[in-house]
Amino acid sequence: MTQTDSKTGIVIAGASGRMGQMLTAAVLDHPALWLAGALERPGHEWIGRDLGEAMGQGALSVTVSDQMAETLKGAGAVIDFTAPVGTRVLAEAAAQAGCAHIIGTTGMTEEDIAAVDACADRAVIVRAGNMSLGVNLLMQLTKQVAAALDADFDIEVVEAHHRHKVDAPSGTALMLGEAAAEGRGLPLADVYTAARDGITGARERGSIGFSAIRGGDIIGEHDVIFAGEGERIVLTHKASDRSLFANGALKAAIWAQGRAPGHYDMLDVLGLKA
Ligand SMILES: NC(=O)C1=CN([C@@H]2O[C@H](COP(=O)(O)OP(=O)(O)OC[C@H]3O[C@@H](n4cnc5c(N)ncnc54)[C@H](OP(=O)(O)O)[C@@H]3O)[C@@H](O)[C@H]2O)C=CC1
Ligand SMILES: O=C(O)C1=N[C@H](C(=O)O)C[C@H](O)C1
Repeated sequence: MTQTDSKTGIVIAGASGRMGQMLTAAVLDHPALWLAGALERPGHEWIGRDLGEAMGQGALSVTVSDQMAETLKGAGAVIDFTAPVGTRVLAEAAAQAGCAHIIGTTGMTEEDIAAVDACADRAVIVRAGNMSLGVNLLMQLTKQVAAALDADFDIEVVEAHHRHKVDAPSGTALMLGEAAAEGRGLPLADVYTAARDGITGARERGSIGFSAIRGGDIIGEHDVIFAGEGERIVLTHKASDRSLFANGALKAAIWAQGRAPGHYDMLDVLGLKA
């Protein structure tokens, strides 16, 4: 499929996924974007099929492919909400194609992130565990509250997601934990406390705890709790529609056009960097 006007071509990776299908719909609706391609991993049953038909809609004249280099050629950005292994491979392909890489994938290890970062000298990479405006604002609020309160206030991050989610804590919970730790002037790794079970002993002063709930169709809910003696502050975000993540990703893809190579996040895109 080709487009001759000034619209930006977008390739969707993981096109059959919950977010992949949401992103496809959002690109098709966007006046400044066109759907340049769709990727799935080798062996996926959608490979070779028309994307629209595979989605159970009318034909879109976009064939789902596993050929990254060919699919990315001429595209402005690839939007990638897949899995860490796929994201690592795609980062190299996007850098080679000169195409921006918008990454929503969570569950990435430090090694995965380093591998992706190694491509940021040649490509614009925007990576965020949550692409919504609300969560990115909540990060700033979390940092501010954590900086204002001392360790008499215990910080706990609680998240809830649908039964299909494979990683915990969520990417968003980790972003919020990072923001809280930054507010306290500490690396998160020094204060991170994973989900508790059994005789854990009393809570360690200054630690940041994480708990995850999985069930049903919960799209994504996050609380940052600051629990003191006699009072408690709770900062909350509830997502009620996945389109807010897709719209954030599209905003990032447009923002990335013409940018210098580097690793950016949604605070850069939304102009929220302090
Ligand atoms: N940053 C944000 O704002 C948000 C991030 N997410 C994150 O996005 C990711 C996807 O979520 P969701 O759409 O719900 O998940 P789905 O499982 O519905 O979709 C994932 C897609 O990626 C594909 N995929 C899986 N592994 C690989 C691989 N190794 N290489 C290439 N493609 C692969 C899957 O294909 P197959 O069917 O073959 O497995 C599927 O098409 C998760 O990490 C999630 O946490 C989700 C929402 C918002
Ligand atoms: O897997 C999901 O669904 C979501 N994942 C992201 C995360 O890990 O925080 C963002 C959102 O909460 C939905």
